[in-house]
Amino acid sequence: MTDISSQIAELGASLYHRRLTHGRTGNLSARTGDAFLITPTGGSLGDVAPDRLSLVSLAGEHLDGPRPSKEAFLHAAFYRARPDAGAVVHLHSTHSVAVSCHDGLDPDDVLPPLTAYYVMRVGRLPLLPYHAPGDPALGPIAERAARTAHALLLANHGPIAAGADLACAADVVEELEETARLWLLLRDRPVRPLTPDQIRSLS
Ligand SMILES: O=C(CO)COP(=O)(O)O
Ligand SMILES: [Zn+2]
Repeated sequence: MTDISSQIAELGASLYHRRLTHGRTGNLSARTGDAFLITPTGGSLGDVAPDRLSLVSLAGEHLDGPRPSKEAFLHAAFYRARPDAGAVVHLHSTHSVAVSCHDGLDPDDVLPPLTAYYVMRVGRLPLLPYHAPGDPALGPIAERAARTAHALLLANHGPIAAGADLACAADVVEELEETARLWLLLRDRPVRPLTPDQIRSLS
């Protein structure tokens, strides 16, 4: 069993090497007591040093370590909105970002319930309006949305999701990425999503 800092570094490398985010995009955090450890700003998730993480309070205040991710305020919003959240993952996964750039999406729930695993892992997916990366104006909007959804899609940007721990939060974003890919593959064909009865039988 590795400590939480090593888990952040290992997950970052795994996501990066599987091309679920690229360059110096994305950020990961895990709750520790009444604060959270988060990847520093401007680094690659492929190269996170476990002893160089930033500590941030649930109010979004930088407590220790290097300058935190510019999205630390969004992670803080998730932890405040969801007491059950132990970790938050934000990525620039290609197919999810592609969907986030589409016009005419339903902002209450972006994707149809195509598969059982999408329903079980992601569920409802609200779309948040575009803000520049790091714009704190998105904080209150994300906090409100995160009270009723553990995954959000940031318009023209990418997904962010919470889970009980790092593996669960990553699972949500990975399932979302694969479903976004399916949805783009199916775009020109008639689609038969799961029925309300089929969805009810999963819960
Ligand atoms: O994905 C990112 C911004 O949205 C990456 O920013 P940071 O390097 O500050 O974490
Ligand atoms: Zn981002």
